[in-house]
Amino acid sequence: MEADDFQIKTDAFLTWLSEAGIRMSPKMQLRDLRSESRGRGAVATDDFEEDEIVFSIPRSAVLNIATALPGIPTDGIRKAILSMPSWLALTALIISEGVKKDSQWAPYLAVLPQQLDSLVFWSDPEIRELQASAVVNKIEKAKAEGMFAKHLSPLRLENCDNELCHRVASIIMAYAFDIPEKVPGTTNGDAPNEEDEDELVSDDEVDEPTVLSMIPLADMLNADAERNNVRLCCDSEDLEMRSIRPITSGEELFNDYGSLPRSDLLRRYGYITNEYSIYDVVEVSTEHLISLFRNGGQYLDPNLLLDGRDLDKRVELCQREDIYDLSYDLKHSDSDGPSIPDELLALLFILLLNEESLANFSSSHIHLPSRSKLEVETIGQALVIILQLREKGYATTLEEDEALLRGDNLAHRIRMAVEVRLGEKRVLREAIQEARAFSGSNKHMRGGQSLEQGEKVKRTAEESSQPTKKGRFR
Ligand SMILES: C[S@@+](CC[C@H](N)C(=O)[O-])C[C@H]1O[C@@H](n2cnc3c(N)ncnc32)[C@H](O)[C@@H]1O
Repeated sequence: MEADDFQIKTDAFLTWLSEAGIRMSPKMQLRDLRSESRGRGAVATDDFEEDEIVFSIPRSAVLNIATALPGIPTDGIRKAILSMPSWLALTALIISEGVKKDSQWAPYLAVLPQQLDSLVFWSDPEIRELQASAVVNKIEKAKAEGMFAKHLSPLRLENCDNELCHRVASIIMAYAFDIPEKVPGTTNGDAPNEEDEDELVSDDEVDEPTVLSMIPLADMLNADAERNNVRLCCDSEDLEMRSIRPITSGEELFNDYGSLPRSDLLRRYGYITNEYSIYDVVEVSTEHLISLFRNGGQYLDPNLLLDGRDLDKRVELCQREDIYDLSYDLKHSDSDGPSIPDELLALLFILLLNEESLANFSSSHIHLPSRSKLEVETIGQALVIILQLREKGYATTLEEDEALLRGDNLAHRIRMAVEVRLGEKRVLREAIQEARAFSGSNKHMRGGQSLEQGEKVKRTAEESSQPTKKGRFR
C-alpha cells in the first residue's frame, strides 16, 4: 500500500514537472532508492559528458518569496513575511501553499518527506548518545520555537503548530538552495547594459543578493561527499543542473551538500555516510581551555596556572593578534594542513609565554612565530592534557564505540550517533599524536626548564591508566 502511494506521488510529480516546464534529459531517471535508504534519487541511464545539462528548471517553477508571495491574499501577512528572516518567510510560504487545494506546487509538496531524522526530531535519550559532541548545542530546538512563536504564530496560518513548523523548517534546511536573486549580468532580468557591466567589474567584492528557494527536482538529488558529479548552475535564465565530470550509465547523480562533518550532516540532513568521515571535526572550547589555566591545578602543573589579571591580559593579546575564537576545530590532517589549527597553537603560545617574552611580544608588536616555531614541546604537552580531557568528556571510549558498531543490534539513530562520536574521538586521537610529536625549544615558555625534564605537566589519570600510550611525561 505504502509502496503504491510512493510511486503514485512520484508519477504525479513527474507529470507536474513536465507541465511546469522542467526539461529532463532522457538519459536520467528519478528512482525509488528506499531499498538503499536514500528515498528518491536520480540515476543516469546513459553516459553524460562533462558539462552536459541533466535537467533545467524555469524560475517560475521555483518556490520562493518572488513566486509564492503574490499568492498570499492578505496585505498584512505579505508585509510580515517580507520582514522575516528568509528561512521563516519560506516556512510561512510553504505552510500556506500546503493548505491550498489549488496550490501550483501541490504535486511537488506531496513528494517532500513527512518524517526526517534531522537532530531536531531526536528524543533526549537519542541526543545523549552523541555524548560530548559540540553538535548537541547547535540543535537549538527551543530557539527555533521562539522564532516560530514570534514570527509565524501571529500570522494564524491554518494547521500551523510547532510540529509542522519544525517539519517545514527542517525540509528547508535539507532541501532548499540559496540562488542569486537576479539572473547574473541583468537588472531585474533585463538584458545587461554597459553601466551594469562596469559595476559588475568594480563591485566584484560585493556579495550577490540571494534568495532561499525550493527547487523542484534539483532537491531530489542525494549527496555523498566527494562523489558529487552534478552542480546547479544559475547563470542562465533557466536554472540548470549540469554534469561536472563524465558520468557513466547506472551512476547515481549526486549533488554537493558541502564538506560537512558527519555531526553537521546529521543535524541538517538526518543521515551520514562513511564518505563524509574525512570532514569530521572536534571542537575545543576556548572557555574550557582558559578555565584549565585558571583553576585546573589537578591537571596542569600549578606553576602554569594564571591569575585573573594575567589571563585577561593574555586573552587581550590573543584578540589583538586576531587568533582568539570561541572554539577551535580539530580535523583529520590532509593536504590542507595539520589536525591542530595554527590559531589554537598561537593561543597556547601566548598563554604559555614566560613573563619576559610576553612583555617583549606585547610591547614590540613582533609577529607571532610561524607554525613550525609554535610546535614547541611545552605547547604539545599542554595540548595533550587538554585533548585527553576533551576525550574524557565522552561517556565511552573509542574502543568501546568500535565494539558497539561491530554488533548489529543498534537502532538506526543510535548507530548514527555512535558513528559521529567515534569519528570525533578518532580526530582527537590523531590530534593527540600530532601534539605528542611537538619538539620545538621551550626557550620562551613558562616553566620551560622543568618541562623539558618532564616534570612540570602532571600526567592525567587517563595516561596513567593506559600503559600502552607513550609516556612523554613519565
Ligand atoms: C535534498 S534531499 C534529497 C532527496 C531525498 N532523497 C528524497 O527522497 O526526498 C536530502 C535528503 O536526502 C537524503 N539523502 C541525501 N543523500 C543521502 C545519502 N547519500 N544517503 C542517505 N540519504 C541521503 C537525506 O534524508 C537528506 O535529508
